Amino acid sequence: MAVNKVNEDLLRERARYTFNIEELTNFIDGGEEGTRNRREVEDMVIHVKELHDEVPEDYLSHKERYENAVKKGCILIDLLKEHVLRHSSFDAYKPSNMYRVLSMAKEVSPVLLHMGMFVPTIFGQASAEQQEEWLHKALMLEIIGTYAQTELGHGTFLRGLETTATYDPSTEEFVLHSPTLTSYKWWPGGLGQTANHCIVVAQLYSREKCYGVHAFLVQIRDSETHMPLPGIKVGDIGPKLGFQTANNGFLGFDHFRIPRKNMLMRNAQVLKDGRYVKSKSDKLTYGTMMLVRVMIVSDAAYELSRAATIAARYSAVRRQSMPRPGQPEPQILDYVTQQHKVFIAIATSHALRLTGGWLWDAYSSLTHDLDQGNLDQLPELHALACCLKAISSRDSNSLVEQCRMSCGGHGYMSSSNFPTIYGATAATVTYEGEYTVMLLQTARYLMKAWKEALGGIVLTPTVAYMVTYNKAKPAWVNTPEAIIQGFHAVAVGKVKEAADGIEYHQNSGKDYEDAWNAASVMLVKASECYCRAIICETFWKEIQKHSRSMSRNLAVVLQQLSELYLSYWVLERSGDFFQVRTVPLTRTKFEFVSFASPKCHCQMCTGFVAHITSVVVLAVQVSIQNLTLTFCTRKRNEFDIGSC
Ligand SMILES: CCCCC/C=C\C/C=C\C/C=C\CCCCC(=O)SCCNC(=O)CCNC(=O)[C@H](O)C(C)(C)COP(=O)(O)OP(=O)(O)OC[C@H]1O[C@@H](n2cnc3c(N)ncnc32)[C@H](O)[C@@H]1OP(=O)(O)O
Ligand SMILES: Cc1cc2nc3c(=O)[nH]c(=O)nc-3n(C[C@H](O)[C@H](O)[C@H](O)COP(=O)(O)OP(=O)(O)OC[C@H]3O[C@@H](n4cnc5c(N)ncnc54)[C@H](O)[C@@H]3O)c2cc1C
Repeated sequence: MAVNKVNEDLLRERARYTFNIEELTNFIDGGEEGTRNRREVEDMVIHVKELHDEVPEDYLSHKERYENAVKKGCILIDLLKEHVLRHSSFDAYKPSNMYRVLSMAKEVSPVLLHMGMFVPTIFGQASAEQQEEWLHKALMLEIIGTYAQTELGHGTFLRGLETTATYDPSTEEFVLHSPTLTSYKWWPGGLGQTANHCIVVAQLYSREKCYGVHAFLVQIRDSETHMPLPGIKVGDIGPKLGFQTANNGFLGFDHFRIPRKNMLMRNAQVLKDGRYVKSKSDKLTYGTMMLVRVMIVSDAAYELSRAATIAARYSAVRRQSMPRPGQPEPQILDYVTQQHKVFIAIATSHALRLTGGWLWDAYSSLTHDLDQGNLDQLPELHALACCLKAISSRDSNSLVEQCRMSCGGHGYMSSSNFPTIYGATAATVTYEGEYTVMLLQTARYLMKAWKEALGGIVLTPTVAYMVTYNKAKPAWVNTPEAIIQGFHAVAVGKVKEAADGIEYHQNSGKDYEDAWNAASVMLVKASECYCRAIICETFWKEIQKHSRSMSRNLAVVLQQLSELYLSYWVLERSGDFFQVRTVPLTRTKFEFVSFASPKCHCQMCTGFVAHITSVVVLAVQVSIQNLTLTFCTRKRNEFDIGSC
């Protein structure tokens, strides 16, 4: 049988790298132990023949595809359980660990929601006694759960959920009911045929009073027969854009009774006589969503890294066209346009991975604070989790599509794996908080921060520059730090523009809600810019931090990737950079001018495309006096740049 020979072009490209591959691998895995763990699991997986499809899953029926995914899910979960039990350091919920193992089966696992939301909700919202009863069963998959929050009529607006949980003190039970068609739970992964339990988010009623949405652990199928219990209507919601084996389902209750003790009572409680004990914050019910949003940042990076790897390899082996008659067809990797498509995907996968790790650390510190009853960091972390989840999933999904397109027709084949990766990342832009809604949540936080900044109040870390920016005029020199300061200036400008927009509409007679809505496009933009500034700054600082302990050759390459990322986004947002101007005064007042404004004296380099291999450090030089923004470029090596 012909031995698979590695493509010569690929071998030649691999022979050209200037840094230690194992060192980079360890860096990506979070250290040598991370690489060892990953390889151990991958070695286990790669040798399990049941995980390899004889027939492309696209040619299977929906039933066969689902059964195939269940079989693989069981195998992978056993590996995960064994590995978690054997390696305490392999923390299943650290970014990408759990998701990475489950995604080795290519098709989305019907137990993803069990691992991704059902178990974490028990961790985060069940009392100690309840964890005693359910956690081990869930971790060992003796019960299989999902997270049933979204309804046909409401996904974003949680306070509008219609499913009710009414306390009956005479029997010490909650009666779950779906009063309308729109109250049917719709979307929960695994609900179609897989889960026998679920976390149900419902409006809690006790003594005729509604206390808002709370979480309940509900058995919906018989543990022996797996048939729906009486009073339960459940099934599959049908075909989707992707995620075909996630087994998303619907669920309706007809006056279905559960014991009082099945209300998750870590935060709020209902006593036997029906008295309600309030939690420190009713937003703690939303805790699982924050965890998954934090995980999505790293998992979006992971999916993008897969797509970027496929595109980079294909670009090395694909030869096409003949720019010079009689010469061999060049590798498409040599086309600048190809590099412009692929290299930003590589840089972004690193940017999002490092930002995801930074966010995970912030989340871990918050959960420790919450255990101590300290909720101070909750608002900022919610704002961070919202915008980073939105931007990371959107960037990942659009760059996955860009990688697919960079592979021409072969990128359109299922065997390229792009369709599966695209389907998974497209879902993340919507689930766990829809893109726009998440950015508007962050905008709520930014509007408050702006008001405090104007009052000179010291702000939380990620918005502190809004005050310091007003005090110390930045000495902007020709460095990546200057670009990061530029992103801060753009973010402050957009926040101010949105705040002024709300004020303008209020002054013209609108109430706050209508003024907010009228300014909401600017509010979304302000959140995007705030988030971009965080990713740029975190990527750059993480690379600087890690560079000190890595070999120089690797540090140089990672530094170039971070500079590429910064310069790419300055070019993508050059209009915003030109709009920022500062006027010299005791308190620098950011005046955001429109392009049309005669006051703006921009000398703009237009239409210039950076040659991606040569990392162009593009710096913003602002001369405060005459408000001239001059973009100057400094080539890092001999490659030409387009033309200005
Ligand atoms: C690339 C592949 C990766 C895949 C794998 C990734 C991860 C692996 C794991 C598993 C998961 C796998 C698959 C996941 C499947 C998806 C599952 C789901 O989709 S579950 C359902 C998700 N649903 C949502 O996210 C709903 C979104 N809506 C909301 O969160 C809320 O309705 C709201 C938009 C935030 C508005 O809520 P509300 O109306 O109550 O609040 P406001 O009035 O706007 O604000 C009040 C106040 O509360 C603060 N706040 C709101 N939410 C939170 C929170 N979560 N935490 C903390 N604080 C919160 C808000 O800031 C306001 O504060 P203030 O301004 O001070 O008043
Ligand atoms: C693949 C997949 C898996 C899922 N898995 C689960 C699961 O396991 N469990 C679960 O509970 N849910 C799950 N969901 C549901 C998901 O959480 C919701 O789809 C998501 O929260 C969006 O809610 P929605 O569908 O009601 O959209 P809507 O909120 O109706 O959004 C529709 C449009 O309205 C806009 N909009 C809504 N509110 C506002 C506002 N206040 N201001 C401005 N614009 C607004 C949105 O921006 C969007 O453009 C899943 C969804 C998908 C796609």
